[in-house]
Amino acid sequence: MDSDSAEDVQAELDSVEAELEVVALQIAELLEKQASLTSKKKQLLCRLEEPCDSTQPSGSGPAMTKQELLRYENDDFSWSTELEQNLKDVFQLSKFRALQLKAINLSMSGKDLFLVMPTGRGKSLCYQLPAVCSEGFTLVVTPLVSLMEDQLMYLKSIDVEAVSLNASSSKEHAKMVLAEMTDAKAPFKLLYVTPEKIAKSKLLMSRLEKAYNAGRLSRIAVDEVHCCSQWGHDFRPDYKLLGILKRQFPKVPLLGLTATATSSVLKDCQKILCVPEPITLTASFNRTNLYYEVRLKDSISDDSISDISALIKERYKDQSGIVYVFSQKDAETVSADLQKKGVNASSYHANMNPEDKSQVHRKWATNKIQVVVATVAFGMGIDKADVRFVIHHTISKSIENYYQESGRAGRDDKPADCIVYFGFNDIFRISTMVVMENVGQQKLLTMVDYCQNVDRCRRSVIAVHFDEVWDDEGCNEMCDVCRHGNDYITVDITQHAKDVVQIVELAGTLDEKLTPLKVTEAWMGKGPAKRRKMIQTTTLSRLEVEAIITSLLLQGYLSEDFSFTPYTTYFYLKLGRKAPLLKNQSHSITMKMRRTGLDANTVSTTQQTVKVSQVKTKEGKRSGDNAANYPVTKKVKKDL
Ligand SMILES: Nc1ncnc2c1ncn2[C@H]1C[C@H](O)[C@@H](COP(=O)(O)OP(=O)(O)OP(=O)(O)O)O1
Ligand SMILES: [Mg+2]
Ligand SMILES: [Zn+2]
Repeated sequence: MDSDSAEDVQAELDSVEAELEVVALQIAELLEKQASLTSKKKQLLCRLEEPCDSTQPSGSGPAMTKQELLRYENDDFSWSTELEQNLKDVFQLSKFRALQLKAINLSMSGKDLFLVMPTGRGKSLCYQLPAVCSEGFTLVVTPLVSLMEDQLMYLKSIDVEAVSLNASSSKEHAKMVLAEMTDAKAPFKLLYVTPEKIAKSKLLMSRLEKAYNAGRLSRIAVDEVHCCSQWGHDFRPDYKLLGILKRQFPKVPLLGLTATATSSVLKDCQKILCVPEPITLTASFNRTNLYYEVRLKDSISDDSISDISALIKERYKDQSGIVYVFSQKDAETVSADLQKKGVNASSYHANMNPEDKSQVHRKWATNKIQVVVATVAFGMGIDKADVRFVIHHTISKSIENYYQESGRAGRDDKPADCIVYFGFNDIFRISTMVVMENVGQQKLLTMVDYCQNVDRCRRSVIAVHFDEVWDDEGCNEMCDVCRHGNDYITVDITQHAKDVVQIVELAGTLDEKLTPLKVTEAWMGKGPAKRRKMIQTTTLSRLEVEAIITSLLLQGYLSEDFSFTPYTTYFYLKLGRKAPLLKNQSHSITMKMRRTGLDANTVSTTQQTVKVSQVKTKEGKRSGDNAANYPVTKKVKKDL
């Protein structure tokens, strides 16, 4: 073989190898798709078998047929009259909400139960009412002392005796509680403890043992049960040790409660808590009274504060709400900025002293402050019924978090709004924060996907995370996509993707790392002249550029590349696992964008595929407001 032909063969070999690599990626992509379709098929089959009453139990319960479970919705149990009476007389409620009666009957029948119910729907009643109607007392494990205090205050106001044991209990108080646990005449019906107490106090465990033997431990409730699992979003190491309860007191029914657990998190909780065969009741996640909306935050001239203050002063005049922010510093600055614009706001974050925190909480609860500008520290246990808006100044770190935080709106079942401001730079601010968390990046991208999305009902994006099959008609135009957004086009961004990937690739060969901001600027032609000559720059607007880069990150053509120093974490972009697919001539990438504002001649159907560059040419140069062709509307009707 002469040297020329050896070179040819080598070149052909390289090309075949490159092609093989592409094929391998395509196979991986198809397998991924197959897995997702199989899972969807399974869900749909389940739905056919059990006509989708979303209040049907799901998960790994003992074999109990639908018929058997229906029985627990009845009111002909030996305790039914007493339940009904106490619901009205003690709790002053006229009727049960969905799933409450079923959960209570199951628990009263001695069944172990996981109850997944959206935040604010009334999970507490499902152990408080049985506690009042049972002999002895119910042990309630709660993650936060503040939650405990709120419940004790509430129970006191309705004359239900309850006590607590936590790190700040006095010695005398603890002694009294421990003594009363085995006293048949003891008045209390509920004993609240922190998981730390169960894990660390031998004395408490031995008193519980005595109470159990005396038949006084009637029920165990583990509130916020998802804290058991490190796959959940609020993992607490001490929850891992709660398996001791079911091992020591196997005959006592356990009730685990949570607003946000996926089925895999629940399986994990079941193992950790040593509950052999719990029944899982899942209420629909769908809060029909909440309107979901995403607004864009401009990364150059962020006017979200003006937008938020206008909303609060006009649409939400005299109404109560929360503005969630990213950091303690943001809580203070955003709160000060809103105050300057005449909004009655106060900040709230973990670093404030306890008196200040409870003062802000109290003033807000009594409507002396209209808005709390808070970090996620303003969280569990916030139970104000008439919150009319929850605005996120920065995206949450996951859909679960967003669902829980926004879910503090509209607990009185009246309409309320959940608005999130989505900014390109915020993605990376949060990314560097969650980098050390288990699947932190993956979860963040689910939130980004929620915001970037323009073609699916926002509820359907949330539904995926709660393993629900979603029918868009269930939204009733209570999200911005369903209300304004079905006028979208599918845009071919293949060439753009190639250009961006080339920029990142070039940086790699020059041993240079580019932040998302640098990639954006380079593509827009703002980098050094030398680089400009080597790459294809774009005339797209900044918002379009950011949307495309975000989409490439979500789709796996780009990925994150972290760099750690002792002081900070940097986020750079590198090529994603799908980048090699772009070498394949026939490979194309699309994304959905709004059609609003586009030249009507450019596209004739909502599903038609159009090249962004074509759209751009037709439209000519656009000025400041580019929202028209951007995936998320900023100019939303103010008349909601
Ligand atoms: N049947 C009912 N009818 C009317 N209001 C009810 C009923 N049951 C509960 N509530 C009210 C009482 C509370 O103010 C509110 C929220 O209840 P709560 O038990 O704190 O919610 P939760 O525990 O499900 O939410 P979270 O997940 O935030 O802890 O609902
Ligand atoms: Mg609760
Ligand atoms: Zn919708």
